[in-house]
Amino acid sequence: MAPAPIFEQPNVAEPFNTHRDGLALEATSDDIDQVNVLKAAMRVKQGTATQEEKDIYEKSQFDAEKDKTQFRQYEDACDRVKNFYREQHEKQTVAYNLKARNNFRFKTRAEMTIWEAIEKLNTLIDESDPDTSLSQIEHLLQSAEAIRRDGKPRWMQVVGLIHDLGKLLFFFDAQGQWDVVGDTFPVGCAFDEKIIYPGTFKNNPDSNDPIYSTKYGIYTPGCGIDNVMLSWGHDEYLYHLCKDQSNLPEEALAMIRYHSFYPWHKEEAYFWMMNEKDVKMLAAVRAFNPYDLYSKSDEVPKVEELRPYYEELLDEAFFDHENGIRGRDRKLRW
Ligand SMILES: O[C@H]1[C@H](O)[C@@H](O)[C@H](O)[C@@H](O)[C@H]1O
Ligand SMILES: [Fe+2]
Ligand SMILES: [Fe+2]
Repeated sequence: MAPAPIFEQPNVAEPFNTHRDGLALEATSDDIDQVNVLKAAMRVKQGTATQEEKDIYEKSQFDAEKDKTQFRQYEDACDRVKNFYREQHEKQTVAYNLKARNNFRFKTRAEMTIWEAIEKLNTLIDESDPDTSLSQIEHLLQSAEAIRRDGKPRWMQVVGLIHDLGKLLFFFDAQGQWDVVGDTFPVGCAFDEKIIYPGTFKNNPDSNDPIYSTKYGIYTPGCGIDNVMLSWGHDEYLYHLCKDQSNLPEEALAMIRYHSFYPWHKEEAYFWMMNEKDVKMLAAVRAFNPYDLYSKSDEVPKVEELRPYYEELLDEAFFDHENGIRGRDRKLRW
């Protein structure tokens, strides 16, 4: 029997490809290997691994491809980046996060289509990013184009196109860039040494809190990353918007929500939080990451030439079933 479609197919010429690559509905053997490695890593770090899982994990460490070192060189980064993280690491507290989430829920800041959002975002220069000299629109299109070039599914191309649109927060009610951009990390438990510039957390009031400063803090091991409060910013904001207003599948939502959570998806910190679902979501987030990072050096995309292609993808991803409005025309609530 054919697998069920990921989401209802809107009435457009070519439906979204339901094959999820690396995350297949009908998983390939590579997908299964990848998930097994991540599952083994989780169990090793949680101290519950069998001997077989320990062996799988060790082998994977040995096989791991060398990092592409020209990106994310924070030690050599300019003062702009260092100052950004010092401020962010001092100000992202549990109290602030509760307030930001509350504020988000009860407000619509603007009504805009995706393309209007892309154009509006373009004036932002991201203070946390040591790598890109491109504008935001160019970065979004570059990521999407790299995903498309590799023949990945249409919904993943959409993720490439929109994944940083949450940075629009900066133009609404952000307090600066520190609550919009940069890598994310959990609040409510101890800050891990694997976060970049870990020394800068010492002036965060939560570092002296008797509960928040403990390893597990307000969480329990295996609670699942969906139940953890990550520092507030563009990932979390856009995730909620897409969860409520798009037809994107679960893996797409995870890519959006966790793409900046490098301490987890790259450094393998906080594995104690993971549950079974997170193993699959981690595979998805890792499948997306190279397109976010390593496409930053590709050639500059021609925006107006590419627009018609992506508008068709948006028609599906944001098709408004209730009112029969094409995704490209839909005024989303931001
Ligand atoms: O500086 C970058 C940038 O802000 C990205 O949009 C974010 O996803 C990364 O995690 C961060 O390191
Ligand atoms: Fe981002
Ligand atoms: Fe990005």
